[in-house]
Amino acid sequence: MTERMPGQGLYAITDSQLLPDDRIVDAVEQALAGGAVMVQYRDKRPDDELRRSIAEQLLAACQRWGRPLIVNDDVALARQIGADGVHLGLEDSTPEEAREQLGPGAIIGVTCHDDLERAREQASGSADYLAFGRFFPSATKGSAPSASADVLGQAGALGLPRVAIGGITTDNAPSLIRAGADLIAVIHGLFSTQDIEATAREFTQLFATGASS
Ligand SMILES: Cc1ncc(COP(=O)(O)OP(=O)(O)O)c(N)n1
Ligand SMILES: Cc1ncsc1CCOP(=O)(O)O
Ligand SMILES: [Mg+2]
Repeated sequence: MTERMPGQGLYAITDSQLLPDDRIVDAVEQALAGGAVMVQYRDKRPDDELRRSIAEQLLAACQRWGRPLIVNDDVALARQIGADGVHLGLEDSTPEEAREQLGPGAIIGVTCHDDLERAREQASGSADYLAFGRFFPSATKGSAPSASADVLGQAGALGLPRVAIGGITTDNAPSLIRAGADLIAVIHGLFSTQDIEATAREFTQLFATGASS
């Protein structure tokens, strides 16, 4: 396993429709080269063997860059490959089950949408980061409940890293960073761009400049 949770930066999330299997590792390498601090393997397809093979390749890429690989939804896959952690939504395993399976060193992220009460409960449980959103219309998951940027500031008192997700681009990310997001989680706004490395670098620089523009 790589080190624990990064403090701030770009959280790159893969998408099997956007990134064909023969391009996904290269695309993630580009994101890492541009400064992505954490990667999530998100793949809803039912082929366990294929998903395991891709996840192993992504883990190797993340290890080359010393960055954590998080597996979406699938605690068993995270455990099988020795990933750094798992991301869980309301319909997935509980963070407590994941902690039991993955151990004390694993990074466990939870979806909170716009729900500060859920965030408070999760912060006193097994979560290592709290994810809020979607903040903008999302090409990947338009059906995700929407959230207002205020929730990021309100969640600051909970003491865990706050992840913002949903329709984020280099243009709209600064408002979320100013509102308190520690990590910006992006699919389309990163992996559908012509130059993934340059886009990742732009996201990364927003943190260095305090998103002042
Ligand atoms: C960083 C991050 N935040 C939120 C999600 C969404 O998780 P979930 O609500 O379980 O939805 P799916 O991604 O499983 O469709 C996420 N994956 N990552
Ligand atoms: C998985 C998920 N959960 C809330 S929005 C979203 C999709 C994020 O993808 P994009 O960055 O393309 O909007
Ligand atoms: Mg999920």
